Order: sequence, then structure tokens, then C-alpha cells
Amino acid sequence: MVLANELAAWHTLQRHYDSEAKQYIMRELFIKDPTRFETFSRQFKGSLTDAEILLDFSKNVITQDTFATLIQLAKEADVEGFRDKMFSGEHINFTEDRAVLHVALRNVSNTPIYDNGKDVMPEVNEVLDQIKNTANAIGDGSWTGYTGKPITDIVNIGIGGSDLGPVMVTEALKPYAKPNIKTHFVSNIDGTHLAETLKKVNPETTLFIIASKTFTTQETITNATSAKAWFLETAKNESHVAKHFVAISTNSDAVTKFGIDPANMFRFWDWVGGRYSLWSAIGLSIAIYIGFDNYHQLLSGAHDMDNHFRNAPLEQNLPVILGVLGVWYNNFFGAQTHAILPYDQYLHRFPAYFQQGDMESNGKYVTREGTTVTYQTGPIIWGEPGTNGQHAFYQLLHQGTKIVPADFIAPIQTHNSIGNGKHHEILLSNFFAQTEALMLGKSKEEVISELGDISDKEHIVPHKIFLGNRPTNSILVQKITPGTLGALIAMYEHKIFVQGIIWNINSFDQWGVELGKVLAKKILPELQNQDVTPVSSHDASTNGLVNYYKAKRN
Ligand SMILES: O=P(O)(O)OC[C@H]1O[C@H](O)[C@H](O)[C@@H](O)[C@@H]1O
Repeated sequence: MVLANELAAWHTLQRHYDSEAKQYIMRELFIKDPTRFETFSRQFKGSLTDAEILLDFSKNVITQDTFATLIQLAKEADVEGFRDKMFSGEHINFTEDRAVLHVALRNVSNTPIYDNGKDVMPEVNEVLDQIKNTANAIGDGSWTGYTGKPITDIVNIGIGGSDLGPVMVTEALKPYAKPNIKTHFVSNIDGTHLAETLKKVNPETTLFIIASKTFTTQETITNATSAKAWFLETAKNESHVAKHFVAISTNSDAVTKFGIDPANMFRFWDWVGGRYSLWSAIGLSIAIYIGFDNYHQLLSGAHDMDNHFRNAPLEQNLPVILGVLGVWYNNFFGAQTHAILPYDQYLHRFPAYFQQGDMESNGKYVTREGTTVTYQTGPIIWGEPGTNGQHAFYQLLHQGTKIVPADFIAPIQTHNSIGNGKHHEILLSNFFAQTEALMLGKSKEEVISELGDISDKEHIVPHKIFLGNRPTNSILVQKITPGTLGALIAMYEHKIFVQGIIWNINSFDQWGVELGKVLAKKILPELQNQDVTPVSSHDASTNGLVNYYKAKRN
């Protein structure tokens, strides 16, 4: 595989950018082509769920030539070939010698999917049954605690991919929550997170889910150990642990060693990346919270999007379109970041979820061949829900010196049409207005005509000009239902895949998170040592900080 910037389409795009595209003015493009919305928008409709998504990408700095060449770039990078390799279980995560098969976890049509020649679906379905039985037993009150009372609270202890997905989805699907179950999430090693959660729950009616792919993650194992100690302070008897602790992991030895009955373990497989694991038993808290049928809809929505990604021609393919547009700004316009802006309060953790999804996948400078890339790779992902973001950071989006491509996401129907739908209409008017304003801007002439007599106000005119031409995608979904959410998440996952293939990096390992963990393990004994002799094993800054802390802590 050659570097992305050695591909013919990349060269064409560079020439196209230099010679004309960097001067494109979107408002002029819209005037020239009244059908621009029809040309640059696509619809997705699920066949297994109610998911419906409209992607309007007409407010991008592109023409039909640009778009065709971007699609050509995806072809030359062999996005289709790699996509097929992923679905057929090839070990495309070659640095860990693993397949990348989170798509198998939501393969509700149950066609065989192979890893190392073995169909993984029977095992996937077995665990799915286990999730169903547990979610049902907790939902109907037949799973009782050690004093015979039904479970009322779930505490998921996990971090990174074993936390962010369940947190995001349970927030997003609150309208589907079972009334009798509350969920809590503890991730941070900061004891405050666990302590504040334990204040809210009763050991007799709480189920702890210890979620960790490796079951070696320091934060999770420490939090789980402290939670167990807290539970035993009241329950006293170790044998009660079985009714209150379950584990989700690929590491059964470590689970047993921790003291969780193997019968209470939900397994998953090394071919599920942590940041793609909400579809595995890591989603148990979701299934309990919204009930198994809704959870199944979530999987089905994602499966529909998987089929779309596999089968739709590239120029109709939502993840491909989003992926190549991201490359256009990241690599030709020099954009450093990408904002995800959901106009839906239920999606308030969606940007945070894709910070891991995208940045842990594509924050890499080494190519698949082990050389250093000579172009930018993954963007910085950030965002907050609208309209809150508008009153915080949109000033920079509209008049700052940086280009920030942004995805605006909104549902047509709200779950809460209070005030006779007034709130939702105000929300959506902002959603439509912001992308319009970002694209159109406001010219000097418009500012002057608005100000009227400018004799004493001339000096403020430049401050009121908006250059516009700032690119956005508008993503309108019918309603945030389990099926829609599943499709939306899978759409972004595959977008990240497309970009990783174009940049010729391995989107599925995460070596970059290791170094800090290793160094923390070396520093911990130095903190535990009460000896006041200053440490000298680090650089001067780290020595200075550790010694300052040790001198001040008592
Ligand atoms: O599920 P665990 O093994 O506890 O891992 C939790 C997290 O650990 C690391 O930070 C990895 O980089 C993440 O990808 C992973 O999600």
C-alpha cells in the first residue's frame, strides 16, 4: 500500500484545491446550482428498525468534481477491499493479530462470520441469550439480592470503552428506561466517583457489573475491589457476592481470581476492540436499563447501517461520504479539529463517546508499513449539545481564525414536546439557522445596510462581518429511537474506518495509551513510600512535582 499522498486522486485533489477549490465560495455555489441540496444529500432508511437519516452535505466547500475525486480517493485507497476484509474476519488489526468483528455482535441476520475459520455467531448468540436472561430476570424482579429484594440499581464499573458506550447510550435512550431500575457508572480512579455513587445505593438491592475486556485495568480493578469491600461491610458473607457482582471480560482467569463466580461472567472476544464493545456484553447495563427488546433494536439499527456500508455504492454511502469530506478538510484545508454538535439533550455524551471512538482509532502517525506519515491523520473531536454550545464557543466557529468542520445532528420528532412543541421548534430553528449562518456569513454591505447611518459607527463595521464559507454537515434523524441510535453510531464507526484506510494506518490498536500507564506504575511506589528522602529517578520537573506533593501531603 502506498501512502495516501502518493495516490493519483490525492494529487488530483491537491491540484484542484490549489487551482480553484480553496477559492470556492459556498454562497455562490448555491446561487449557481439551485439543485445543490438534491445533489449533495442522501437518505438512509433501515429495513429492520424505524431508523431514518438524512445527510445533507451541500454546505461543504465542494463541487461535483471535488466530490467525484474524493470518492475516487476512497476507491484508490481500497476502502471497499479493506471493508470486505473486515467483514470476512481477516486480521486487519495486524499489530495485535486480531480480526475486527464488532459487526458480528449486531449481525442479527445471523449469517456466518468467521474468525480463524470458525463461525463466531453461535458464541455471539449464546452470550446474547445470557444478556437477555439477565436483563429479563432483573427487569421482572426475579433476580433478587441476598436479602430476597429485587435489584433496583445497577453500578457499571469500567473505563474507556467499557464505560463510555453504556454511559452515552443509556443517556440517549432515557425515554425507554424501565421505571424500576436506575443505572450508575463509575470509571474514574478518583475515589470521589465511587464514593459519591455508593452514597446513592443500597447493598441489598444493587448489582455491580465489572466491565473490563482485559480485567487488568488498574482503575476498574481498584474500584471493583473497593466496591466489593463496601458491599461486604453490610452483607458480611462472601457467598452473597454471587448475587451482586457480575463480570464482563475476555479474561476468565482474572475474573475467577477476583472472586466472581464464572457462572456470572459474560464473555467476549479479542476481536472486539474496547471502543467498539458496547455491542458486546459490555452493553449489559444498556439491556437492563431499556429492556432486551429495545437493546435488540439498537443492534438491529447498527446492522442495517453495516449492510448499507457493505452494499451501497461509495457515492451513496453515508460513512464513506462523511469520511472523505473529513479528509478534504483535514488534509487540504488544514483543519485540526472536527466538531460533533447534537441538537438533542439526550445525545449529550455523543461527542465524548466519539472522542475515544475516533481519536483512539486514528490518532496515529505510523503507517501500516511502519513508516511515518507525511500528512495529517485523525482530527481532534469535540463538541457539546446545541443550543448550549452556541452560547459558549460558537463565536470561534463563526469569526475565529480556525476552520472547524462540524456535524449538526437533530431529531425531527422530540420525545418531549412540552409547551405544545414550542421548545423543539426553537431548538430546530437554531439548528437550521446555525449552519445557514456559518455558510452564508454576513458581508460588509449587509452590515452597513443594517446599521443605517454609520457615520459614528464605522469603526465597528469590521467586527460585525462574518466571512462565512464554514463547512457543515446536517444530519436529521426521525427520532432518537434505539434503532436510529444504533444506525447513527455505526455510521460514525464506519466513517472512522474509511478515514483510517485512506490514511493507511491501523485504526484498531491503541499502543499510545500504554506509556503513561507504565510510568504511573513506577511512580505509585514512590508515593506509597513514606520516606521523606526526595525522589531523583525522573526528569527535574517530575522529581520536583513528586517531591512537592510528598512534602505537602501531610
Ligand atoms: O476494558 P478494559 O480492558 O478495562 O479497557 C479499558 C480501556 O483501557 C485502555 O485505556 C484502552 O486504551 C481502551 O481502549 C479501553 O477501552
